[in-house]
Amino acid sequence: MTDAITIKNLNYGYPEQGELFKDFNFSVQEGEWLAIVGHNGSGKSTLSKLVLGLLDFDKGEIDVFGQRLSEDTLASIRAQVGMVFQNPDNQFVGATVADDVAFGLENRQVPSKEMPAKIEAALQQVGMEAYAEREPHTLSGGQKQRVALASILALKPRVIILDEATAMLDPEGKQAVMATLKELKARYQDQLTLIMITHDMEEAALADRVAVINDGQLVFDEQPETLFLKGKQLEELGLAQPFAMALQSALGVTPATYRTKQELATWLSTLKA
Ligand SMILES: Nc1ncnc2c1ncn2[C@@H]1O[C@H](COP(=O)(O)OP(=O)(O)OP(=O)(O)O)[C@@H](O)[C@H]1O
Repeated sequence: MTDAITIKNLNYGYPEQGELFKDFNFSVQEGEWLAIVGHNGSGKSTLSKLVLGLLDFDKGEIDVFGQRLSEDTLASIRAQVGMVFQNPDNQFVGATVADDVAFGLENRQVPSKEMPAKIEAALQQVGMEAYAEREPHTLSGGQKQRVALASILALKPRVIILDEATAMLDPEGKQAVMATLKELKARYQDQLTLIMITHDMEEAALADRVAVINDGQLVFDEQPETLFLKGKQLEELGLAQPFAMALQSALGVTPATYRTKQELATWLSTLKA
C-alpha cells in the first residue's frame, strides 16, 4: 500500500504557545478511512493545517503521495487534498449551488463547456443534483456540507479531510453526511483517502482506524473495535465512549468485543428472552 501522507519528526508550536507537536510521526495509507479524535485543543485541526501547508512548521517533513511539502509542491499537494470545514455557512462562494461547484472548476481552468456535466456528476454523488439552482442560504446544514463535498469531488481529490464537518449539524444532517461519506468510500475504495477529525465516537466507529491525539501526542492508533474497549482510558483523555459501550459500562458489563447500537440491542433482547 502507498502512503497518502507521511509525517516525520514534526515540530510545531504557535508563537507564544510553546511546542504543540514534538518529533511527531504519523502516516495515512492511500484508501484508508481514518478518524482523528482528541479533546478540545489537542492539536487535530493544527495537524490538518500543517498538512495543507497553511502553517509553517519549525522542523520535520510532510510527504503527500511521495511529494515533500514545500513552497514548490504546495499547489500540487493542495490540488490533491480537499478540506471540508466545520461551519457550513463559511464555505460558499457561489450565488447558487451549481455556481459554488463551478467556482473550483473555474480556478482549475476547466473549459466552460465541460462544466455542466462535471457539476451535475459531482452533485449527483452527494445526492444534491435537484438543488443545483438553489441559493445556498436556503439549504439545511447537512445539505450545505454535502454541497461542500461536491465542490471538492468535482476537483477529483485523492484525500478529503473533514474537520468536524458534522459538529454543527442536527442528527438528520449528520446522518445524511455520514451516509454520503459511506457511499463515496464504497464507490471510490482505494482511490479515496478520508480523514475525519471528529468528537463523535459513533462517527469514528465507521473508520478503519482511529488516531487519538492528546496535547500534540499520538496516544492510541488502532481499529475502533479495540479502541472502544478502553473506556476508562478514553474518559481520562476527555473523550466519550460510543453510546453502546457507555451503556454497557453503566450496566456493569465489560464486553469482550465492541458492540454497535444494533448489536447491543440484539444482545439485550437475548438477555430478556
Ligand atoms: N491561530 C492560533 N494561534 C495560537 N494558538 C492556536 C491557534 N490555533 C490553535 N491554537 C492553539 O493550539 C492548540 C491546538 O489547537 P487545535 O485547534 O489544533 O486543536 P483541536 O484538537 O483541533 O481542537 P478542537 O477540537 O477544539 O477544534 C490549542 O491550545 C489552541 O489554543
